[in-house]
Amino acid sequence: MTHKLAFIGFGVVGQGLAEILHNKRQSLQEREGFEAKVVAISDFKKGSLYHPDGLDLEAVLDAVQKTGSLDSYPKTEGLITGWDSLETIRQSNADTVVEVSYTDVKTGQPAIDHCRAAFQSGKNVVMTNKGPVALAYRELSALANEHHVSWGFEGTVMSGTPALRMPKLALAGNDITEIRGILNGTTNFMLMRMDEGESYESALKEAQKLGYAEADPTSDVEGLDARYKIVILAQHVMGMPLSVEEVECSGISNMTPALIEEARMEGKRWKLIASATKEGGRVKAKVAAEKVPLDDPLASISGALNAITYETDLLGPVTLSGAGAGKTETGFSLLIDLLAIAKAREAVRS
Ligand SMILES: NC(=O)C1=CN([C@@H]2O[C@H](COP(=O)(O)OP(=O)(O)OC[C@H]3O[C@@H](n4cnc5c(N)ncnc54)[C@H](OP(=O)(O)O)[C@@H]3O)[C@@H](O)[C@H]2O)C=CC1
Ligand SMILES: N[C@@H](CC=O)C(=O)O
Repeated sequence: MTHKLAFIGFGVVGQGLAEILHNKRQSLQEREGFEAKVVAISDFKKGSLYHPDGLDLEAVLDAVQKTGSLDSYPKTEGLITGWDSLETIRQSNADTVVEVSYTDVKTGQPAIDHCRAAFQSGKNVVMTNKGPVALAYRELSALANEHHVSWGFEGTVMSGTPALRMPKLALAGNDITEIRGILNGTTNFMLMRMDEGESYESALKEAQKLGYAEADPTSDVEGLDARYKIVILAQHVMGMPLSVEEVECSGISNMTPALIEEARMEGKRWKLIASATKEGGRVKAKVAAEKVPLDDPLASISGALNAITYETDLLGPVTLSGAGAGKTETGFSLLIDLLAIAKAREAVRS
């Protein structure tokens, strides 16, 4: 059975997934029995395409990577252009919406409305946009259930590293009492570069060039992105209500070479740490830069890598580390969600 996909947003991550689907088409079909067809793409500035029989992914990627726009995509019979995000979600024949537009750290919009429209039209959503999960988790989970569709968001925390699936599936049965980790790739990369002597500004520019940073990197450097992620973990992994406003938050925008040197003299390294701890039936959560001793496993997590430790009652501390950002790494997170949906659908059919 072929899975029909509609992309909302076609930046770094959207193109990352499109490249994986194109480059691994045969092996996904042979090894996983998974076949996907991209029927629609709707992007703010790059334009939009819809063909009910599917788009030619090679031509799509060629157009966008050579010209920065979808306008030069061949105008084949039946092709519709110009649909905005909501028209694409409601009117296309996609089974699943791939929501990879900007994360808005104030309102979560328009992505929350994208999810509502998709679920109400009977479409699954897979997304890396953190806004809807951090701000509307309960409402959207209930709406997806009501419409018997799936909602995947593995890539909202630690890109393709299974920071959500691993505790939900492999640690099921444990009480997770504390979560602590490095959850933002951009700032971890910047702190590494600053430790090597680079300036704050040039380290940020490099992280942006590598596709790690948010469209507005204030979210990364002020800790807002990590704050969204710890809220997602508290709600989805710990099963505890936690709002963004309840998380005390600061970032690395005041980091200076003098502070970096001070940590070095103490045998420590700065890391932006996010944590959530269960205390008396509630969760206390925080995001802040900390000086971590060099013998702490988190001190050796470098570049855009992330790491997370789950304190469990049955197994003790369990630590997972891996990519926290990046085009292919985050594109892969969407693939895991799509494969899970495909497998669940197969299970229902058989
Ligand atoms: N990059 C990474 O490593 C990771 C990113 N994420 C999340 O994934 C999402 C995508 O990230 P990334 O690809 O890097 O971001 P980009 O900024 O590269 O891409 C986002 C794309 O979405 C488009 N867009 C924004 N709003 C709309 C809208 N309302 N309708 C249609 N298109 C829209 C933008 O259009 P245009 O620019 O043309 O205006 C842009 O092309 C973000 O929410 C981010 O937080 C999560 C994990 C890791
Ligand atoms: N900007 C984010 C991207 C992934 O969520 C980060 O740097 O971690």
